[in-house]
Amino acid sequence: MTEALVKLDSVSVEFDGRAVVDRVTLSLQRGDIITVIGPNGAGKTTLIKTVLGIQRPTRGQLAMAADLVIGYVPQRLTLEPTLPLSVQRFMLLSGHNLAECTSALGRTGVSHLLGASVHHLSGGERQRLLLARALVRKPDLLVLDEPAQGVDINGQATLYELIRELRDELHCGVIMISHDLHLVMAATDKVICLNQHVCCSGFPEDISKDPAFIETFGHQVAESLAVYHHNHNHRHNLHGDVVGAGDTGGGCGHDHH
Ligand SMILES: Nc1ncnc2c1ncn2[C@@H]1O[C@H](COP(=O)(O)OP(=O)(O)OP(=O)(O)O)[C@@H](O)[C@H]1O
Repeated sequence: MTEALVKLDSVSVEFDGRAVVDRVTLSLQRGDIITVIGPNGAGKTTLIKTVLGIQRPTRGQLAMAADLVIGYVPQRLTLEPTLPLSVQRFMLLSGHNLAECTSALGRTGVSHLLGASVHHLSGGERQRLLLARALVRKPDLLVLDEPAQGVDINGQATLYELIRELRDELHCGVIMISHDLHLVMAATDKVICLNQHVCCSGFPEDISKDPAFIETFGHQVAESLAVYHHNHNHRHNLHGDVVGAGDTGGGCGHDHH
C-alpha cells in the first residue's frame, strides 16, 4: 500500500466564524499531481497553507508523513526592493551549497541568471527561480500556489510539463493551485474543484461533466473543456518550442476539437 504524504480528514478553517475551507478530505501520495481550482476567494490558498502546516485547521485532522520535506512555491515573492540581491545569493540563503543551487537553477532553465538581480527578473524567470529554490531541497512534496502566473501562454504549458518531469525525477507528490483551466485539464492527474467545500473532484475529463463544476464555472467553460482532447505527442524546450519525439513537423500536435 502506498504511504500518504499528506492526509486531510474533514478539515475546516474558519475566520471570524466563517468557514473558508469547509470539511475537505483529501489524500496525496507520492507520484500524485493534484490541482486545486476554484473561483476567487474559494479558500484555495488557505487550503494550501493548511497542507503546509502554517494554517491550523479549526476542525478536522491533518496528518503528514514523518520527516516530510516540502518544497513550496509561493504566490508572490516579497522582497525588500532596496536590498540588492542576486539570484546566487537568493539561492544560497536556502542553506544549500553553490553546486546544488546551480544544479537546481539548471534544472528549471535559469542557471544563466546566477549573477542577475532578483528584482529585475521577468515573471517567467521569477517563477523558475522560485521553483529552483523549492527543488534544491529535494522535496517529497512540492506545493505550488499558481506557479504559472506572469508566464506567457507557451511558457505555461512548458512549466506544467517541467513540473510533471520533476514529479517523475524526484518521485514526489505535487499539489498546486491553478487558474489556467485548459492547461490544468490537459496536464493534471487529479483536479479538486473547491468552493469552500469540495464541489467535485476527479480526473479532468470527468469533472468537466460534473453538474457542480458546471454550476461553479458556467456552461461555456465546461463545454469548452469537455471537448478538449490533448494528445501531447511531443516535448517543449524551456522557451516553449516543440522538440523531440512525435514532432509532426512544426504542428502543435494537440487535438483541440
Ligand atoms: N488570515 C485571514 N483572516 C481572515 N480572513 C482570511 C484570512 N486569510 C484568508 N481569508 C479570507 O478567506 C477567503 C479565502 O481566501 P483564500 O486566499 O484562501 O482564497 P483563494 O481561493 O486562494 O482566492 P484567490 O483565487 O483570489 O487567490 C477570502 O475571503 C479571504 O479574505
